[in-house]
Amino acid sequence: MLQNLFYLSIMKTLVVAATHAELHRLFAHFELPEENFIQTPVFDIVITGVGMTATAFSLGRTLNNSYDLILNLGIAGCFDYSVPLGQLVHVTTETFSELGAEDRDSFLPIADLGFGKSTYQSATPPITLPGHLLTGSGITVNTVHGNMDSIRQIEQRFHPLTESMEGAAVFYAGEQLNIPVVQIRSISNYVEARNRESWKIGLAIANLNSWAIDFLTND
Ligand SMILES: O=C(O)c1cccc(C(=O)CC[C@H]2O[C@@H](n3cnc4c(=O)[nH]cnc43)[C@H](O)[C@@H]2O)c1
Repeated sequence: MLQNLFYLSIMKTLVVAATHAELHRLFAHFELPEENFIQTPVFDIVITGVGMTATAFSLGRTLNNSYDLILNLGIAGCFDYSVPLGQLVHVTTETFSELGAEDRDSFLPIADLGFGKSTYQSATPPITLPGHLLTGSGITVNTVHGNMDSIRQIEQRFHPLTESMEGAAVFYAGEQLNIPVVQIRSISNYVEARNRESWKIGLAIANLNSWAIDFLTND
C-alpha cells in the first residue's frame, strides 16, 4: 500500500457516481457539500444523474486530461445468484448491450453494422485495489431487466456478471481521453423477475462507501 500512497499523492482522481445517495457516507466522511461537482486537493466528485445520457453529458462537461484516474462507483444488479448482496465487484469489461439492431430472432451489435464497438475494457489500474473484490464483466442498459425471458437471452448473448445504467458510458469517456477507469459496483439486487422488495440498497451503499473511503484515504 506504500506504492498507493505515492500514486494517490501525485494522481488526480475523478470519482463518478449517478446519485448523491450512493455516496452519502463518503460526503459525510470528507465533510463535502452535496453538490453535483466537488473539488478537493486529492480527488474531485461528479454526480451525473442516472443513465448513459446523463453520464455522457456530465462527463463531457467535467472530464479532462488533468485527471489520471476515473473511479466509477455505484450499486448494480447481479446475474449470479450465488454472489451475496452487498458484495463489491471490480467490473473490468463493459458492454452497451442494447446498442445494435434486431434481425428477426437474432441481435446484431453495432460492430456488425460497421459503427464501431459496443464493448470496452478498463486499463490495468495504476494502483492496488483494497478489499475483497470479485472481478467480472458488466452490461449497461436503459431498461433494467425484470423479465426472465429477456434475462435468459441477454445472459446467453454476453455472459455478464453485473448490470448497471452507466458503466459503459464511463468506460467510453475514459477511452476517448486515454484515462484509466476503475469501476467498483456493490451488488444491491439480483437481475431477476422484478422483485423490488428484495433489493438491499442500504447494505450495498454502506459497503461501497466503506470501500471508497478506505481507497481514497489509503489507510
Ligand atoms: O426501482 C427500480 O426499478 C430501480 C431500477 C434501477 C435503479 C434503481 C435505483 O434506485 C438506483 C439507481 C442506480 O442503480 C443502478 N442499478 C442497481 N441495480 C440495477 C440493476 O439491476 N440494473 C441496472 N441498474 C441497476 C443503476 O446503475 C442506477 O444508476 C431503482
